[in-house]
Amino acid sequence: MITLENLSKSFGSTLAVDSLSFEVAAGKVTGFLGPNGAGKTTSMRMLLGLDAPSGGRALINGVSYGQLAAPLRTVGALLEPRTGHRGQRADSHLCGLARSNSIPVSRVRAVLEEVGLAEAAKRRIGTFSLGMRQRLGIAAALLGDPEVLIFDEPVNGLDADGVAWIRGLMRAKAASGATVFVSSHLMSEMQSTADHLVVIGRGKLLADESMDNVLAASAQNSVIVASPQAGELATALQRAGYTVVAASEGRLKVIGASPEVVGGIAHTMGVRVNELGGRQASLEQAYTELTAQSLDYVPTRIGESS
Ligand SMILES: Nc1ncnc2c1ncn2[C@@H]1O[C@H](COP(=O)(O)OP(=O)(O)OP(=O)(O)O)[C@@H](O)[C@H]1O
Repeated sequence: MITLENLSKSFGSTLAVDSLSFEVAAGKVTGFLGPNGAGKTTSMRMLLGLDAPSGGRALINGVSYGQLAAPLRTVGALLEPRTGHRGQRADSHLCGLARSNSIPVSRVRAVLEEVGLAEAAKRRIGTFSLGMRQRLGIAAALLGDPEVLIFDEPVNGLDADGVAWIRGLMRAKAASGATVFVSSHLMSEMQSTADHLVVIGRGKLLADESMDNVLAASAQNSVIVASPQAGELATALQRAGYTVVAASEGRLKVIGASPEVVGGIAHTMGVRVNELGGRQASLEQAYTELTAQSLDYVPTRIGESS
């Protein structure tokens, strides 16, 4: 489990992370979303002991990274695609990491196979493609068979196969009980990967909700309804406060409503309904609404109200 307690970070006069508090539960993939400069990488770096908090605490299984007895056995992270020296062979790089973290060297072969790099084990890292380097970074993260995984933009620059592979890996790790915390700007990918979302903007928490709740809260959810008395129904729906627009083939699109509400109003009026169906907003739409106030990020200056 990951816990942030009033976590803050300032760089000079820039408040990058502003009193963030949330928990990331085990057994789920939790997506970490926010516009550029929102503070995602900085938060992850503090979790991994790479940046010191200006205030608050970042904990993994209840302790700070520095207090973990065997860090790689508890948490595996992918923060940058670069890993190891260009002239080093992939297996030597991982063997070095294993030895310095008291991890059996037999794990090297296992993780190279798990990430699909077994045949490239003896190749120099400098000859790897971006996708292979990303897989090697993930192999390093998996080396200690950790129960917590932290991935910052793991699908950046990957082709469709690589993206699908990382999605499958994260889903499988969460299904086997791991805590998986992943940032991404690719909303459609996140929608098919994450169970839960933490959304931040300008260093502050905007949402900490299940994927289902985030999607259900979108004002872009709508209902398509067909009725021989469409005009009458539209007037009643507008009176009830809904926006009604014309959809294809004489249907109505009722924005922000549920099928139950539209069906209920039609029933009360005694209006016949031939078709009634909900259209769920995409994560892209829900996310855009959530972060509308946080775009065009201008760092908060300490002492200013945001
Ligand atoms: N080492 C640093 N020195 C000064 N400012 C920094 C440093 N690291 C981050 N920042 C600033 O802190 C803010 C948050 O940056 P961060 O990289 O954490 O955001 P992010 O959400 O990961 O953004 P992106 O989606 O673009 O990767 C930005 O204003 C950034 O410029």
